[in-house]
Amino acid sequence: MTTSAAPDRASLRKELLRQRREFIASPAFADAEAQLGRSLLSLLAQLEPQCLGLYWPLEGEFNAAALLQAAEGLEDCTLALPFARKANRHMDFRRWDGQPPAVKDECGIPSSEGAVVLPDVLLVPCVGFSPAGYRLGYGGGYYDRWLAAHPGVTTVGLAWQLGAIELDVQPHDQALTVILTESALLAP
Ligand SMILES: Nc1nc2c(c(=O)[nH]1)N(C=O)[C@@H](CNc1ccc(C(=O)N[C@@H](CCC(=O)O)C(=O)O)cc1)CN2
Ligand SMILES: Nc1ncnc2c1ncn2[C@@H]1O[C@H](COP(=O)(O)OP(=O)(O)OP(=O)(O)O)[C@@H](O)[C@H]1O
Repeated sequence: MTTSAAPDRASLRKELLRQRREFIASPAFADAEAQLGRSLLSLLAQLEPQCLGLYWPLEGEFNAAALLQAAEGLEDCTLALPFARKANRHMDFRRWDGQPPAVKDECGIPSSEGAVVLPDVLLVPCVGFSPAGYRLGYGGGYYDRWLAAHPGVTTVGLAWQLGAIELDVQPHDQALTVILTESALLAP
């Protein structure tokens, strides 16, 4: 038998999504959610974003939208949601007024009808992450493309600790500035 190579990204993603579904149904989840929420608010108080890009959560992702709709101290901060287009896997960010989204993007994810804006801080949902600050997402490459086109934006990966993995870095992968989980702050 040959020594096993690192599992490919599709298998890793599938396994981590399975573990995430289990985790969100477990008794430990409510505490993890509250803990990650506190850490995120405290980090944002330091970063003082002018325009914060977030995301409408898919199953098992941290619900930053609910947290930030209700947060104090962000009155002067513009919020923005991604709008993804399948052609060229293009994504931009649209100003969001915090109201329930009335539109969906081409991936079927709730978004906003607001004007396109450029976030200075971006919350990035992670299926997995590596200690070096690299991310495994849903596999569309949307965030990698956006980050390659917008260097200099501060990126905060949001993940559950179960997503900690080793990742073989690929040329298109963009390292995140910080990764937050329910029990760790990673700033590689
Ligand atoms: N909440 C949230 N919004 C986000 C992302 C995310 O990870 N989380 N994205 C992060 O990139 C972008 C959307 N990325 C996506 C990437 C792949 C699929 C996907 O594979 N969907 C179907 C297959 C569809 C197809 O192949 O045409 C699937 O899940 O089976 C969906 C969204 C932008 N918005
Ligand atoms: N800057 C880029 N330009 C062109 N193609 C890219 C770029 N970044 C990523 N890709 C391509 O997108 C595909 C998906 O990449 P990857 O598996 O890293 O996605 P992901 O980060 O998990 O996805 P997502 O950001 O949508 O959650 C790969 O085939 C990759 O080659």
